Amino acid sequence: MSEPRGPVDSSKVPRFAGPATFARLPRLDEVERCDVAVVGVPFDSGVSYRPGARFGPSAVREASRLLRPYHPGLAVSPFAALQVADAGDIVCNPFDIGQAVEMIEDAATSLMAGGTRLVTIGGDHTVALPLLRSVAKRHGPVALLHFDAHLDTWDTYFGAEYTHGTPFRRAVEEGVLDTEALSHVGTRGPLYSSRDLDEDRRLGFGIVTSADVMRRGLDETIGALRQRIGDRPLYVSIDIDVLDPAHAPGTGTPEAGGLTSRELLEILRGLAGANLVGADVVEVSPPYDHAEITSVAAAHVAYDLVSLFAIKEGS
Ligand SMILES: N=C(N)NCCCC(=O)O
Ligand SMILES: [Zn+2]
Ligand SMILES: [Zn+2]
Repeated sequence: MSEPRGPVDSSKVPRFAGPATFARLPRLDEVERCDVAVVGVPFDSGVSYRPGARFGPSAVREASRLLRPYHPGLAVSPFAALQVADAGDIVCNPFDIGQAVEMIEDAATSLMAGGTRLVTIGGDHTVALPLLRSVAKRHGPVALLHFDAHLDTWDTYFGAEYTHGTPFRRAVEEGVLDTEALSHVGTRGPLYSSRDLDEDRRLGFGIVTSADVMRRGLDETIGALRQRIGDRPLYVSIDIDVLDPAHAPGTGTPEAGGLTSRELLEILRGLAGANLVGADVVEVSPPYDHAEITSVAAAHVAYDLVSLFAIKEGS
């Protein structure tokens, strides 16, 4: 098999030159095979508060220009271990949420047809539902690690079923999740009522709050999460608002008291060797960002997700 085609060499071509692909990787149409595709979903018609996540994919690509090819924390060169490419953006209808959800599912399913894994950059959290559907078509119901300030298991908003606050309720109803292995991490902030928690528990979720992470520490947190996941096929969905607004101001529904980017990255590194089958990073809203704080964090999170695939499949 041919050697993977890696990113543009930033010691030869300045990293600020040329159009942005994720981590300066080749585009999908420039490679013969693709193990992991980074794909954008510029969709934010499902938000309940601040918009702008439709600009997330391009901002994360811009913020990813400084990523380098070796990951010392995981001791892996992800772009040498696997062929990673930028698959561009999935085209989806900004005026019809139901149709957008179908378009995302179809596009993700065809990208994954040859065994390519996806790391998706959103877009608001609505996009997780069609992505989970396409992953479940291939792997059956998957374990879920959901990093978020919010539960996102609400039933409807204004009667709408597909919104950024409801994807995981729909996913459980549709049977695309393995209800023995569902965890929210980083949960915090006011709820509508205590019933939100009762209903979430009834759906099968366990909750590790933001305060739990701080009180228990990272090793205990990682150990408990890994025990729940076991060797099941795992999908990781990361709403960037899991980070404290100090670490991710550029998002639609910020909540005080969140994780630091260091904590999030360390928890992700603790997943090395898990049976990862798909992942997303969502809710980056560049119009509310400052100095690329949020998109830099999201770029590093996406890089860690690609690196987890490299550890699992690249050796
Ligand atoms: N950011 C996401 N995904 N969901 C937040 C929904 C919270 C709300 O509007 O009540
Ligand atoms: Zn959220
Ligand atoms: Zn969310």
